[in-house]
Amino acid sequence: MNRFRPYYKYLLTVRWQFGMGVLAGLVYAVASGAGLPLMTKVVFPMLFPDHNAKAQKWWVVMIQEKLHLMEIAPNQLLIITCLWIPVIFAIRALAGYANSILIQYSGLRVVEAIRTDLFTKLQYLPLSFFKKNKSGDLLARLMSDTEVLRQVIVQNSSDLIKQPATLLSALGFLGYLAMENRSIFVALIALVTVPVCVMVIRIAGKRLIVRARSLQQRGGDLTAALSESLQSPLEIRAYNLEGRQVGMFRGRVREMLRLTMKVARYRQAISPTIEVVAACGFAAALYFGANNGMRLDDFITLGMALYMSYEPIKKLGMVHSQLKQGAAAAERIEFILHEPEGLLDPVKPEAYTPPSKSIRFDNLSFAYGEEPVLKDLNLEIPIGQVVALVGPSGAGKSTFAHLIPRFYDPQSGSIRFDGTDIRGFAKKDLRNSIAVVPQMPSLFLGSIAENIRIGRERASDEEVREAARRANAHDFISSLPEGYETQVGERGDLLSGGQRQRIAIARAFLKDAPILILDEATSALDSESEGMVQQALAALVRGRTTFIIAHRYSTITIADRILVFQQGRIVGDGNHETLRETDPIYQSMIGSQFLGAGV
Ligand SMILES: Nc1ncnc2c1ncn2[C@@H]1O[C@H](COP(=O)(O)OP(=O)(O)OP(=O)(O)O)[C@@H](O)[C@H]1O
Repeated sequence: MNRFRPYYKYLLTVRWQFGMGVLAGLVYAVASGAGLPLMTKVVFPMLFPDHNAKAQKWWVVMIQEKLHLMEIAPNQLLIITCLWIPVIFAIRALAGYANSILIQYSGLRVVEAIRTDLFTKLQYLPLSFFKKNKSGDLLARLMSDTEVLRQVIVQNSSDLIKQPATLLSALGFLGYLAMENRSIFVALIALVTVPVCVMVIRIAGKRLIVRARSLQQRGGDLTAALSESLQSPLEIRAYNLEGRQVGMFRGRVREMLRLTMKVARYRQAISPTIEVVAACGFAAALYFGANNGMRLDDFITLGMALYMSYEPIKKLGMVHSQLKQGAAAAERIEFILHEPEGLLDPVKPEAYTPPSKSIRFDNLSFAYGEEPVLKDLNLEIPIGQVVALVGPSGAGKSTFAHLIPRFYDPQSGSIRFDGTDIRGFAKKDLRNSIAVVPQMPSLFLGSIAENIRIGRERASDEEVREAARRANAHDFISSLPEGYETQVGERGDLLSGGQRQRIAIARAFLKDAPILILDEATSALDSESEGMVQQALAALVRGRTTFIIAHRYSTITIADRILVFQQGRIVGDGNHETLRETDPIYQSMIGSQFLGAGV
């Protein structure tokens, strides 16, 4: 249980329900572990009194005398005595029900809180985390592993409190019986089997966690494979990969089945093993009890109390095995929960105002791993300048642009807005003043209007339309049957690349941020769409400090300044005309594939 200690804090929000659930479990336990055996001890001798006066229990005689004094007729006594049975069972049933429901509710609230924490954590983790980890694997951790936790809680909620408490109360009752009847020896014989049972549980549990870990891991791989398949339908068809994908999937499913059966074999072995061990203990108790002249009614009571101890041990064995599986899921969840956040905000952020003079890059170096990607860059960009970043693939253009909104922090050097290091500002303030139009803009589930409104949540319908107009998107949106209310698919696949880009540009118009980062699409758009995008971009950059990762010649023409990147360094800096005249690298670049065939 210590394994789950970090999660106890989640119980605080449901402490009342949990507390009541525990209480109900205790009532159930006392009713089962002591109430039922006590029932056989009290009810049976009353119903079937021993006519041999000597053998009559002293308290049966006493109760009978008292009832006689109270003038209760024998058939009334019979009714009262018989009622004991349904009353005890009713108390037990009600308490058991309340316990299961309340503990299950508390457990589910805990899983809900863990899921939300996980999701929240994922929203704040740095971009590098998502580059390092496959989205399918993260999805599996978020959904499947929390689902395993949920199932563990649902399936065990009714046993988690009730069974240990029943065991304790039955053991307590056994102790009392042993003392009263001096049959301690008989009870002890039966109880030696308890440690054997516990041993069985522990051994099975240890083997189980190893298998459960691999099972969960393979489950993650399976989800990753699934999401990969769903994300790449085009490549799968284009390269005839259908058979390969199906084969891979079949292999993974088979492996899951193999591991699931391994887990099941260990888990299902626990209960029968405990039953056999318990039966041996019971038989031994029977043998010694009979040999020592134990009476039938005493033995029934003892038998009932023994049964009430073995039953919880058996159930606890199952609970233990499930908790092991839960622990394996918890490990995978903690991989995300314990990931350091990185890119923290300063304790006392500087008051933010967008830069009014310049953005300066001082001795800036950056590496994702060992290999430096940007090397000691020094430059100053006056506010309002439109800067195109050009250079071969992998030269470091995107990385450079991504340092400005602090998607990453440099290892050395700094970026300064009017002299202030941007790490001194709160990330939220900084990012509020930067609009980013990525190469492949993501559209969120929802309508086109909602997707544009991401730029500014409170924008009116008219402002959304105006932004779309400026982005050259209004006409195509209006021509759709449902216009701005058209629902876009998960990745916006219902829209063409150029249309998606224009929606992203409309978002940026709406955001109206003074700094702009544009990553131009490398893929070719049809010429009409391309013209529209170019026009929209030209309008968008006006009056904003802009960094465009440019892949097209036409884009360079709207830039005031061009930075030529090569292997993490800036090897050319100037306007188009000057560079074309003086910079051989730039000259070879505009003649080559990098900027398309627009020269
Ligand atoms: N998340 C990452 N982890 C490790 N290395 C990375 C990561 N992102 C980029 N790189 C590496 O950093 C270098 C620069 O990449 P970057 O994306 O900045 O280049 P780029 O000039 O924008 O290229 P492109 O025009 O193809 O987008 C490349 O060698 C790339 O492999």
